[in-house]
Amino acid sequence: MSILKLDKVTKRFGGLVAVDNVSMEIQQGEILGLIGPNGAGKTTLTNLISGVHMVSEGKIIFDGIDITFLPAHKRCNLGIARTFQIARPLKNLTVVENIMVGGLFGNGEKLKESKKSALRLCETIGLEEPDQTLDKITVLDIKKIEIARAMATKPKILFLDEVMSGLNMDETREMIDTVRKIRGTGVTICIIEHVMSVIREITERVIVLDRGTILAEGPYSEVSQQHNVITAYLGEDA
Ligand SMILES: Nc1ncnc2c1ncn2[C@@H]1O[C@H](COP(=O)(O)OP(=O)(O)OP(=O)(O)O)[C@@H](O)[C@H]1O
Repeated sequence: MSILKLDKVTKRFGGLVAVDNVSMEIQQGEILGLIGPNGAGKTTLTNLISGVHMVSEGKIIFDGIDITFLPAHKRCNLGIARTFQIARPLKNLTVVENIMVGGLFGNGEKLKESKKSALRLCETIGLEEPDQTLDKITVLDIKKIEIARAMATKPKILFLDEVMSGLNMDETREMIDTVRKIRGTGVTICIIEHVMSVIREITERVIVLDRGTILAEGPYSEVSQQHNVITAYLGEDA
């Protein structure tokens, strides 16, 4: 069953077509990889789905509801959450307070309730010092906070935009486990990632974007062998 459906979605920025007539579906409960070379339109697509940008053309259906013209906060209320490529944690707040922001503003929770669920998320996501301030925090923990804040809005679908970048091998392993744990709670996941070993390991299916259009779709093991995909990544001489 599909939880999200894009029907002929196009986004233009002036003369530039960042997303060009894209139709795709995300299935309930899957981990989908959204991959493609720099500038392919992956983040723009996420922005269109989460309501950061409005489509120029086309339709977006989430959980049976037409969300094409809904503002971002309403999409969040319906169960769409995302992380941002550049995490911007609130430096003056503690770990748990940063996460509470998601519950308070994204899910309409009261203070006590939001603290309780934020602490629970710290446990699930592996943030061991919830009362820590952010001055000595690691890159991994900043990324985990970003994910936990998105999770605090109680999403049905979570978009992860390059959460593995800047992590070493051990941290990447830990992050893969975290993503699996989140999926284990019933959340559908769409992961944008340049680290192909992660995509190979974690996804059931990938969609390859190139210059705003879908180039290929299927299991990573198959798609990564396709000539047009290799060419898109490596150029005509590949
Ligand atoms: N707000 C904007 N205004 C104008 N052009 C934009 C805007 N956002 C994205 N673009 C352009 O749209 C195209 C797609 O960009 P996008 O960031 O979606 O690609 P991407 O696949 O996420 O790339 P990367 O992997 O480098 O993050 C690029 O040419 C980019 O310059």
